[in-house]
Amino acid sequence: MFEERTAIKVSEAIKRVMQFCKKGEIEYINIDDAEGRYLGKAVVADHNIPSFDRTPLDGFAVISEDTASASPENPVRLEVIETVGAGNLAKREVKAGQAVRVMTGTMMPEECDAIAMFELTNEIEEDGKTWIELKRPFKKGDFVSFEGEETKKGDVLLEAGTKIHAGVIAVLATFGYSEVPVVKKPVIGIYATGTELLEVDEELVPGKIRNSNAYMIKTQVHQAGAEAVYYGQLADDFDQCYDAVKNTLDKVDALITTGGVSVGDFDYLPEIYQKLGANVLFNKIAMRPGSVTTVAEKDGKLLFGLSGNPSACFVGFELYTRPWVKTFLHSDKPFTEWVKGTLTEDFPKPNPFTRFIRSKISFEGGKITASPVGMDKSQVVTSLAHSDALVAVPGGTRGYKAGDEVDILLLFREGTKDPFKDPEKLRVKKSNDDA
Ligand SMILES: Nc1nc2c(c(=O)[nH]1)N[C@H]1C(S)=C(S)[C@@H](COP(=O)(O)OP(=O)(O)OC[C@H]3O[C@@H](n4cnc5c(N)ncnc54)[C@H](O)[C@@H]3O)O[C@H]1N2
Ligand code: MOO
Ligand SMILES: [Mg+2]
Repeated sequence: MFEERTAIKVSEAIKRVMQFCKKGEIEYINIDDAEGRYLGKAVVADHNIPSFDRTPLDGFAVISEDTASASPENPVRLEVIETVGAGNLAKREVKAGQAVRVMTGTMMPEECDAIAMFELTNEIEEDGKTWIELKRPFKKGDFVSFEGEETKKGDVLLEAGTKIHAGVIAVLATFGYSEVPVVKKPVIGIYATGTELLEVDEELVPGKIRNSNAYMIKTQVHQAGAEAVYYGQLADDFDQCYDAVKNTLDKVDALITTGGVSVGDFDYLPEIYQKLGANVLFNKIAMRPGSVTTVAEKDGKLLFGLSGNPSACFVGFELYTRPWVKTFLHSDKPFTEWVKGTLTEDFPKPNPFTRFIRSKISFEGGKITASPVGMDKSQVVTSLAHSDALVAVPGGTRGYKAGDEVDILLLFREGTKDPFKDPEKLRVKKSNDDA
Protein backbone atom coordinates (compact mmCIF):
# COMPACT_ATOMS: atom_id res chain seq x y z
CA MET A 1 0.00 0.00 0.00
CA PHE A 2 1.21 3.50 -0.81
CA GLU A 3 2.84 5.17 2.15
CA GLU A 4 3.12 8.96 2.47
CA ARG A 5 6.62 10.13 3.42
CA THR A 6 7.70 13.28 5.23
CA ALA A 7 10.47 15.22 3.50
CA ILE A 8 13.19 16.67 5.71
CA LYS A 9 15.74 19.37 4.90
CA VAL A 10 19.08 18.44 3.33
CA SER A 11 20.98 19.86 6.30
CA GLU A 12 18.87 17.79 8.70
CA ALA A 13 19.50 14.62 6.68
CA ILE A 14 23.27 15.28 6.73
CA LYS A 15 23.08 15.84 10.50
CA ARG A 16 21.30 12.53 11.03
CA VAL A 17 23.93 10.65 9.02
CA MET A 18 26.78 12.35 10.89
CA GLN A 19 25.43 11.01 14.18
CA PHE A 20 26.50 7.56 13.02
CA CYS A 21 30.03 8.46 11.95
CA LYS A 22 32.95 6.58 13.42
CA LYS A 23 36.68 6.92 13.01
CA GLY A 24 38.72 4.23 11.34
CA GLU A 25 41.68 2.43 12.92
CA ILE A 26 45.28 3.06 11.97
CA GLU A 27 47.57 0.82 9.96
CA TYR A 28 51.14 1.26 8.76
CA ILE A 29 51.87 1.01 5.06
CA ASN A 30 54.96 1.53 2.91
CA ILE A 31 55.49 5.11 1.76
CA ASP A 32 55.37 3.86 -1.85
CA ASP A 33 51.73 2.89 -1.34
CA ALA A 34 50.66 5.95 0.65
CA GLU A 35 49.50 8.25 -2.15
CA GLY A 36 45.80 9.04 -1.85
CA ARG A 37 45.51 7.61 1.67
CA TYR A 38 44.71 9.65 4.79
CA LEU A 39 47.20 10.23 7.57
CA GLY A 40 46.21 8.43 10.75
CA LYS A 41 48.48 10.45 13.03
CA ALA A 42 49.80 13.98 13.06
CA VAL A 43 53.37 14.39 11.80
CA VAL A 44 55.54 16.28 14.30
CA ALA A 45 59.05 17.37 13.32
CA ASP A 46 61.60 15.29 15.22
CA HIS A 47 64.45 17.43 13.90
CA ASN A 48 65.02 20.93 12.58
CA ILE A 49 64.95 21.77 8.88
CA PRO A 50 67.58 22.48 7.80
CA SER A 51 69.22 20.24 10.36
CA PHE A 52 72.51 22.21 9.97
CA ASP A 53 73.52 25.67 8.78
CA ARG A 54 74.14 25.41 5.06
CA THR A 55 74.75 27.42 1.93
CA PRO A 56 71.76 27.99 -0.34
CA LEU A 57 74.10 29.16 -3.15
CA ASP A 58 77.17 28.02 -5.04
CA GLY A 59 79.91 30.36 -3.81
CA PHE A 60 82.42 30.90 -1.03
CA ALA A 61 82.02 30.52 2.70
CA VAL A 62 83.80 33.45 4.31
CA ILE A 63 84.44 34.96 7.73
CA SER A 64 82.37 38.16 7.64
CA GLU A 65 84.88 40.17 9.69
CA ASP A 66 87.47 39.67 6.92
CA THR A 67 85.22 41.47 4.44
CA ALA A 68 84.34 44.53 6.54
CA SER A 69 86.54 46.96 4.57
CA ALA A 70 85.72 45.62 1.09
CA SER A 71 84.67 48.14 -1.59
CA PRO A 72 84.93 48.41 -5.39
CA GLU A 73 88.02 50.59 -4.96
CA ASN A 74 89.60 48.43 -2.29
CA PRO A 75 88.55 44.83 -2.82
CA VAL A 76 89.39 42.30 -0.12
CA ARG A 77 91.40 39.26 -1.13
CA LEU A 78 90.82 35.88 0.49
CA GLU A 79 92.71 32.64 -0.07
CA VAL A 80 90.55 29.70 -1.15
CA ILE A 81 91.79 26.71 0.83
CA GLU A 82 89.50 23.92 -0.35
CA THR A 83 86.39 23.00 -2.34
CA VAL A 84 83.48 21.19 -0.67
CA GLY A 85 80.37 19.78 -2.37
CA ALA A 86 77.00 19.03 -0.75
CA GLY A 87 77.19 15.90 1.37
CA ASN A 88 80.86 16.43 2.29
CA LEU A 89 82.30 18.35 5.21
CA ALA A 90 85.13 20.91 5.16
CA LYS A 91 88.33 19.20 6.31
CA ARG A 92 90.52 22.20 7.01
CA GLU A 93 90.24 24.85 9.68
CA VAL A 94 89.46 28.24 8.10
CA LYS A 95 91.70 31.00 9.41
CA ALA A 96 91.41 34.78 9.05
CA GLY A 97 91.90 35.77 5.39
CA GLN A 98 90.74 32.40 4.07
CA ALA A 99 87.60 31.13 2.35
CA VAL A 100 86.13 27.78 1.27
CA ARG A 101 84.58 27.14 -2.13
CA VAL A 102 81.18 25.55 -1.33
CA MET A 103 78.30 24.23 -3.41
CA THR A 104 74.59 24.68 -2.68
CA GLY A 105 73.49 22.48 0.22
CA THR A 106 76.94 22.18 1.79
CA MET A 107 77.16 22.45 5.57
CA MET A 108 78.82 25.72 6.59
CA PRO A 109 82.48 25.30 7.61
CA GLU A 110 82.53 25.90 11.37
CA GLU A 111 84.52 29.13 11.30
CA CYS A 112 82.60 30.78 8.42
CA ASP A 113 79.47 32.88 8.90
CA ALA A 114 78.57 34.31 5.47
CA ILE A 115 78.31 33.22 1.85
CA ALA A 116 79.57 35.15 -1.15
CA MET A 117 77.95 33.75 -4.27
CA PHE A 118 80.11 33.20 -7.36
CA GLU A 119 78.53 36.17 -9.12
CA LEU A 120 79.88 38.58 -6.45
CA THR A 121 83.47 37.39 -6.59
CA ASN A 122 86.51 37.53 -8.88
CA GLU A 123 88.74 34.48 -8.87
CA ILE A 124 92.46 34.89 -9.30
CA GLU A 125 95.21 32.28 -9.64
CA GLU A 126 98.48 33.63 -8.24
CA ASP A 127 101.57 32.13 -6.62
CA GLY A 128 100.12 28.65 -7.17
CA LYS A 129 97.15 29.55 -4.99
CA THR A 130 93.54 30.45 -5.64
CA TRP A 131 92.22 33.77 -4.37
CA ILE A 132 88.93 35.58 -4.50
CA GLU A 133 88.36 39.27 -4.50
CA LEU A 134 85.27 40.76 -2.86
CA LYS A 135 84.15 44.29 -3.68
CA ARG A 136 81.53 44.53 -0.93
CA PRO A 137 81.37 43.57 2.72
CA PHE A 138 79.31 40.65 3.99
CA LYS A 139 77.58 40.69 7.35
CA LYS A 140 77.43 37.76 9.75
CA GLY A 141 74.71 35.46 8.44
CA ASP A 142 74.57 36.90 4.91
CA PHE A 143 73.12 34.33 2.52
CA VAL A 144 73.33 31.51 5.06
CA SER A 145 70.41 29.11 5.37
CA PHE A 146 70.21 28.55 9.11
CA GLU A 147 69.40 25.41 11.02
CA GLY A 148 65.67 25.36 11.89
CA GLU A 149 64.78 28.37 9.73
CA GLU A 150 62.14 26.33 7.89
CA THR A 151 60.88 24.03 10.64
CA LYS A 152 61.73 23.58 14.29
CA LYS A 153 61.80 20.29 16.14
CA GLY A 154 58.37 19.85 17.75
CA ASP A 155 56.45 21.76 15.05
CA VAL A 156 53.21 20.03 14.01
CA LEU A 157 53.60 19.73 10.25
CA LEU A 158 50.61 17.65 9.21
CA GLU A 159 47.35 16.91 10.98
CA ALA A 160 45.75 13.49 11.14
CA GLY A 161 43.18 13.24 8.37
CA THR A 162 45.39 14.94 5.77
CA LYS A 163 45.09 13.44 2.31
CA ILE A 164 48.47 12.21 1.17
CA HIS A 165 49.63 13.81 -2.07
CA ALA A 166 53.07 14.50 -3.52
CA GLY A 167 53.85 17.39 -1.17
CA VAL A 168 52.79 15.36 1.87
CA ILE A 169 54.93 12.45 0.66
CA ALA A 170 57.89 14.85 0.48
CA VAL A 171 57.40 15.80 4.15
CA LEU A 172 56.97 12.16 5.17
CA ALA A 173 60.19 11.19 3.39
CA THR A 174 62.03 14.15 4.94
CA PHE A 175 61.14 12.84 8.38
CA GLY A 176 62.02 9.23 7.70
CA TYR A 177 58.56 7.74 7.38
CA SER A 178 59.35 4.63 5.35
CA GLU A 179 56.20 3.23 6.98
CA VAL A 180 53.32 5.69 7.14
CA PRO A 181 50.49 5.62 9.69
CA VAL A 182 47.30 5.82 7.64
CA VAL A 183 43.65 5.30 8.42
CA LYS A 184 42.34 1.91 7.33
CA LYS A 185 39.94 2.46 4.47
CA PRO A 186 36.31 1.81 5.31
CA VAL A 187 34.99 -1.08 3.28
CA ILE A 188 31.82 -0.11 1.46
CA GLY A 189 29.72 -2.82 -0.08
CA ILE A 190 27.70 -2.05 -3.18
CA TYR A 191 24.63 -3.75 -4.67
CA ALA A 192 22.79 -2.48 -7.70
CA THR A 193 19.16 -3.55 -7.66
CA GLY A 194 16.88 -3.76 -10.68
CA THR A 195 15.54 -6.53 -12.87
CA GLU A 196 16.12 -4.23 -15.83
CA LEU A 197 19.88 -4.12 -15.35
CA LEU A 198 22.36 -5.52 -17.83
CA GLU A 199 26.07 -5.82 -17.21
CA VAL A 200 28.30 -3.42 -19.12
CA ASP A 201 29.35 -6.05 -21.63
CA GLU A 202 25.81 -7.16 -22.47
CA GLU A 203 23.90 -6.15 -25.59
CA LEU A 204 20.86 -3.95 -25.16
CA VAL A 205 17.50 -5.72 -25.36
CA PRO A 206 14.05 -4.11 -25.14
CA GLY A 207 13.16 -2.95 -21.63
CA LYS A 208 16.66 -3.35 -20.23
CA ILE A 209 19.44 -0.84 -19.57
CA ARG A 210 23.07 -1.20 -18.63
CA ASN A 211 23.95 -0.85 -14.99
CA SER A 212 25.85 2.43 -14.77
CA ASN A 213 25.26 3.18 -11.09
CA ALA A 214 27.42 0.38 -9.75
CA TYR A 215 30.46 1.60 -11.67
CA MET A 216 29.77 5.24 -10.93
CA ILE A 217 29.36 4.58 -7.21
CA LYS A 218 32.49 2.42 -7.10
CA THR A 219 34.38 5.39 -8.50
CA GLN A 220 32.81 7.82 -6.04
CA VAL A 221 33.71 5.47 -3.19
CA HIS A 222 37.34 5.37 -4.37
CA GLN A 223 37.44 9.12 -4.85
CA ALA A 224 36.22 9.61 -1.31
CA GLY A 225 39.10 7.40 -0.10
CA ALA A 226 37.23 4.22 0.78
CA GLU A 227 37.43 0.65 -0.51
CA ALA A 228 34.55 -0.44 -2.68
CA VAL A 229 33.43 -4.04 -2.80
CA TYR A 230 30.92 -4.54 -5.55
CA TYR A 231 28.74 -7.53 -4.81
CA GLY A 232 26.86 -7.44 -8.10
CA GLN A 233 23.38 -6.90 -9.41
CA LEU A 234 20.18 -8.07 -7.79
CA ALA A 235 16.83 -8.60 -9.46
CA ASP A 236 13.82 -6.83 -7.94
CA ASP A 237 13.04 -9.84 -5.79
CA PHE A 238 12.39 -9.33 -2.09
CA ASP A 239 13.99 -12.53 -0.82
CA GLN A 240 17.08 -12.21 -3.00
CA CYS A 241 17.59 -8.58 -1.99
CA TYR A 242 16.85 -9.21 1.69
CA ASP A 243 19.28 -12.14 1.94
CA ALA A 244 21.97 -10.22 0.09
CA VAL A 245 21.69 -7.15 2.31
CA LYS A 246 21.43 -9.16 5.53
CA ASN A 247 24.37 -11.43 4.73
CA THR A 248 26.63 -8.63 3.54
CA LEU A 249 26.23 -6.22 6.43
CA ASP A 250 28.75 -7.96 8.70
CA LYS A 251 31.39 -7.97 5.93
CA VAL A 252 31.42 -4.20 5.40
CA ASP A 253 31.59 -0.93 7.29
CA ALA A 254 28.66 0.48 5.33
CA LEU A 255 26.44 -0.80 2.54
CA ILE A 256 25.22 1.08 -0.50
CA THR A 257 22.31 -0.12 -2.57
CA THR A 258 21.10 1.65 -5.66
CA GLY A 259 17.46 1.52 -6.74
CA GLY A 260 14.33 0.17 -5.13
CA VAL A 261 13.87 2.88 -2.51
CA SER A 262 10.87 4.70 -3.86
CA VAL A 263 7.20 3.75 -3.61
CA GLY A 264 6.94 1.34 -6.56
CA ASP A 265 5.58 -2.18 -6.23
CA PHE A 266 9.06 -3.62 -6.70
CA ASP A 267 10.92 -1.06 -4.58
CA TYR A 268 11.79 -3.46 -1.77
CA LEU A 269 14.38 -1.57 0.23
CA PRO A 270 11.88 0.07 2.62
CA GLU A 271 10.45 -3.38 3.52
CA ILE A 272 13.94 -4.84 3.78
CA TYR A 273 14.95 -2.18 6.34
CA GLN A 274 11.79 -2.98 8.24
CA LYS A 275 12.39 -6.74 8.26
CA LEU A 276 16.02 -6.18 9.31
CA GLY A 277 14.81 -4.09 12.24
CA ALA A 278 16.92 -1.20 10.98
CA ASN A 279 16.41 2.33 12.21
CA VAL A 280 15.43 4.45 9.19
CA LEU A 281 17.04 7.90 9.63
CA PHE A 282 15.01 9.36 6.77
CA ASN A 283 13.32 8.25 3.56
CA LYS A 284 12.46 11.55 1.93
CA ILE A 285 14.49 14.72 1.57
CA ALA A 286 13.34 18.05 0.22
CA MET A 287 15.78 17.91 -2.67
CA ARG A 288 15.93 17.02 -6.34
CA PRO A 289 17.47 14.84 -7.54
CA GLY A 290 17.61 12.28 -4.78
CA SER A 291 14.42 13.01 -2.84
CA VAL A 292 13.94 9.30 -2.17
CA THR A 293 17.45 8.79 -0.77
CA THR A 294 17.01 6.65 2.31
CA VAL A 295 19.52 6.00 5.06
CA ALA A 296 19.02 3.37 7.70
CA GLU A 297 21.16 2.14 10.58
CA LYS A 298 21.53 -1.41 11.82
CA ASP A 299 23.83 -2.22 14.73
CA GLY A 300 25.75 1.01 14.19
CA LYS A 301 26.28 0.37 10.48
CA LEU A 302 24.75 2.58 7.85
CA LEU A 303 22.77 1.36 4.88
CA PHE A 304 22.74 4.00 2.19
CA GLY A 305 19.70 3.39 0.02
CA LEU A 306 20.56 5.54 -2.95
CA SER A 307 18.10 6.13 -5.73
CA GLY A 308 18.21 4.10 -8.92
CA ASN A 309 18.07 7.22 -11.06
CA PRO A 310 21.71 7.96 -11.95
CA SER A 311 21.79 11.67 -11.15
CA ALA A 312 19.89 11.12 -7.91
CA CYS A 313 22.25 8.29 -7.00
CA PHE A 314 25.31 10.46 -7.68
CA VAL A 315 24.04 13.42 -5.65
CA GLY A 316 22.88 11.17 -2.80
CA PHE A 317 26.39 9.77 -2.45
CA GLU A 318 28.09 13.17 -2.53
CA LEU A 319 25.80 14.71 0.06
CA TYR A 320 25.35 11.86 2.52
CA THR A 321 27.87 9.04 2.00
CA ARG A 322 30.96 11.11 1.32
CA PRO A 323 30.95 12.99 4.67
CA TRP A 324 30.59 9.66 6.46
CA VAL A 325 33.62 8.25 4.57
CA LYS A 326 35.70 11.37 5.16
CA THR A 327 34.97 11.34 8.89
CA PHE A 328 35.95 7.67 9.03
CA LEU A 329 39.25 8.77 7.46
CA HIS A 330 39.76 11.29 10.31
CA SER A 331 39.23 14.27 8.04
CA ASP A 332 37.99 17.37 9.79
CA LYS A 333 36.71 18.64 6.43
CA PRO A 334 34.16 16.00 5.53
CA PHE A 335 31.57 18.12 3.75
CA THR A 336 31.38 19.05 0.09
CA GLU A 337 32.90 22.48 -0.32
CA TRP A 338 30.49 25.21 -1.35
CA VAL A 339 30.93 28.80 -2.42
CA LYS A 340 28.77 31.66 -3.61
CA GLY A 341 28.93 32.24 -7.32
CA THR A 342 26.96 33.40 -10.30
CA LEU A 343 24.68 31.44 -12.58
CA THR A 344 25.56 32.03 -16.24
CA GLU A 345 22.24 30.95 -17.73
CA ASP A 346 18.56 31.16 -16.89
CA PHE A 347 17.23 28.11 -15.08
CA PRO A 348 13.51 28.58 -15.56
CA LYS A 349 12.32 25.35 -13.93
CA PRO A 350 10.14 25.92 -10.83
CA ASN A 351 11.53 24.19 -7.76
CA PRO A 352 9.32 22.69 -5.11
CA PHE A 353 12.44 21.28 -3.38
CA THR A 354 16.06 22.43 -3.18
CA ARG A 355 17.50 21.55 -6.55
CA PHE A 356 21.07 20.46 -7.20
CA ILE A 357 21.74 21.38 -10.79
CA ARG A 358 24.58 19.50 -12.45
CA SER A 359 26.92 22.26 -13.57
CA LYS A 360 30.34 23.19 -14.75
CA ILE A 361 32.27 25.99 -13.11
CA SER A 362 34.61 28.54 -14.57
CA PHE A 363 36.41 31.61 -13.34
CA GLU A 364 35.54 34.83 -15.07
CA GLY A 365 37.05 38.13 -14.00
CA GLY A 366 38.22 36.54 -10.77
CA LYS A 367 34.70 35.35 -9.92
CA ILE A 368 33.32 31.86 -9.94
CA THR A 369 30.47 31.12 -12.30
CA ALA A 370 28.46 27.98 -12.88
CA SER A 371 26.74 26.83 -16.04
CA PRO A 372 24.15 24.05 -15.96
CA VAL A 373 25.12 21.09 -18.16
CA GLY A 374 22.69 18.94 -20.07
CA MET A 375 19.19 17.92 -19.16
CA ASP A 376 18.43 18.38 -15.47
CA LYS A 377 16.39 15.34 -14.53
CA SER A 378 16.98 12.61 -11.98
CA GLN A 379 17.10 9.90 -14.59
CA VAL A 380 19.78 11.63 -16.65
CA VAL A 381 23.21 10.04 -16.80
CA THR A 382 25.05 11.94 -19.53
CA SER A 383 25.22 15.35 -17.79
CA LEU A 384 27.19 13.76 -14.96
CA ALA A 385 30.13 13.32 -17.28
CA HIS A 386 30.40 17.09 -17.72
CA SER A 387 29.73 18.24 -14.16
CA ASP A 388 32.27 19.42 -11.67
CA ALA A 389 29.80 21.25 -9.47
CA LEU A 390 26.22 21.26 -8.28
CA VAL A 391 24.35 24.54 -8.17
CA ALA A 392 22.02 24.46 -5.17
CA VAL A 393 18.89 26.53 -5.62
CA PRO A 394 16.27 26.74 -2.90
CA GLY A 395 12.82 25.24 -3.14
CA GLY A 396 9.64 27.23 -3.55
CA THR A 397 10.91 29.38 -6.39
CA ARG A 398 9.87 29.96 -9.98
CA GLY A 399 13.37 29.45 -11.32
CA TYR A 400 16.52 31.47 -11.69
CA LYS A 401 18.01 34.02 -14.05
CA ALA A 402 21.50 34.40 -15.44
CA GLY A 403 23.47 36.62 -13.06
CA ASP A 404 21.70 35.42 -9.89
CA GLU A 405 23.96 34.59 -7.00
CA VAL A 406 23.69 30.93 -6.03
CA ASP A 407 25.39 28.33 -3.81
CA ILE A 408 27.80 26.16 -5.77
CA LEU A 409 28.94 22.82 -4.39
CA LEU A 410 32.35 21.97 -5.73
CA LEU A 411 32.81 18.31 -6.59
CA PHE A 412 36.17 16.50 -6.55
CA ARG A 413 37.71 18.72 -3.88
CA GLU A 414 39.04 17.95 -0.45
CA GLY A 415 36.05 19.30 1.47
CA THR A 416 35.16 21.75 4.16
CA LYS A 417 34.36 21.85 7.87
CA ASP A 418 31.03 23.55 7.29
CA PRO A 419 28.09 21.33 6.50
CA PHE A 420 25.80 22.44 3.70
CA LYS A 421 23.09 24.85 4.79
CA ASP A 422 19.85 24.75 2.87
CA PRO A 423 19.83 27.84 0.68
CA GLU A 424 17.35 30.56 1.47
CA LYS A 425 15.09 31.93 -1.22
CA LEU A 426 16.67 34.76 -3.20
CA ARG A 427 15.44 38.15 -2.11
CA VAL A 428 13.40 39.65 -4.90
CA LYS A 429 15.13 42.80 -6.00
CA LYS A 430 12.83 45.80 -6.00
CA SER A 431 13.41 48.70 -8.36
CA ASN A 432 14.10 51.18 -5.53
CA ASP A 433 16.84 48.88 -4.12
CA ASP A 434 19.31 50.56 -6.46
CA ALA A 435 18.79 53.94 -4.87
N1 LIG B 1 4.70 7.57 -7.44
C1 LIG B 1 5.97 7.97 -7.27
N2 LIG B 1 6.89 7.50 -8.09
C2 LIG B 1 8.17 7.86 -7.95
C3 LIG B 1 8.54 8.77 -6.94
C4 LIG B 1 7.54 9.26 -6.08
O1 LIG B 1 7.80 10.05 -5.17
N3 LIG B 1 6.26 8.81 -6.29
N4 LIG B 1 9.81 9.17 -6.87
C5 LIG B 1 10.51 9.22 -8.12
C6 LIG B 1 11.86 9.62 -7.91
S1 LIG B 1 12.06 11.23 -7.44
C7 LIG B 1 12.90 8.80 -8.12
S2 LIG B 1 14.49 9.42 -7.99
C8 LIG B 1 12.73 7.40 -8.48
C9 LIG B 1 13.57 6.56 -7.55
O2 LIG B 1 13.39 5.23 -7.82
P1 LIG B 1 14.13 4.08 -7.04
O3 LIG B 1 15.21 4.62 -6.22
O4 LIG B 1 13.10 3.26 -6.41
O5 LIG B 1 14.89 3.31 -8.18
P2 LIG B 1 14.31 2.28 -9.23
O6 LIG B 1 12.83 2.37 -9.27
O7 LIG B 1 14.90 0.98 -8.97
O8 LIG B 1 14.90 2.88 -10.56
C10 LIG B 1 14.65 4.18 -10.97
C11 LIG B 1 15.23 4.41 -12.36
O9 LIG B 1 16.62 4.26 -12.33
C12 LIG B 1 17.07 3.26 -13.24
N5 LIG B 1 18.16 2.51 -12.62
C13 LIG B 1 18.05 1.73 -11.55
N6 LIG B 1 19.24 1.18 -11.25
C14 LIG B 1 20.11 1.62 -12.15
C15 LIG B 1 21.48 1.37 -12.38
N7 LIG B 1 22.19 0.56 -11.58
N8 LIG B 1 22.09 2.00 -13.41
C16 LIG B 1 21.37 2.83 -14.22
N9 LIG B 1 20.07 3.09 -14.04
C17 LIG B 1 19.43 2.49 -13.04
C18 LIG B 1 15.85 2.39 -13.41
O10 LIG B 1 15.89 1.66 -14.61
C19 LIG B 1 14.73 3.41 -13.37
O11 LIG B 1 14.57 4.02 -14.61
O12 LIG B 1 11.42 6.98 -8.32
C20 LIG B 1 10.45 7.91 -8.90
N10 LIG B 1 9.15 7.34 -8.78
O1 MOO C 1 14.60 11.24 -5.82
MO1 MOO C 1 14.15 11.82 -7.29
O2 MOO C 1 15.72 12.03 -7.92
O3 MOO C 1 14.13 13.47 -6.46
O4 MOO C 1 13.92 12.79 -8.66
MG1 LIG D 1 11.53 2.58 -7.89
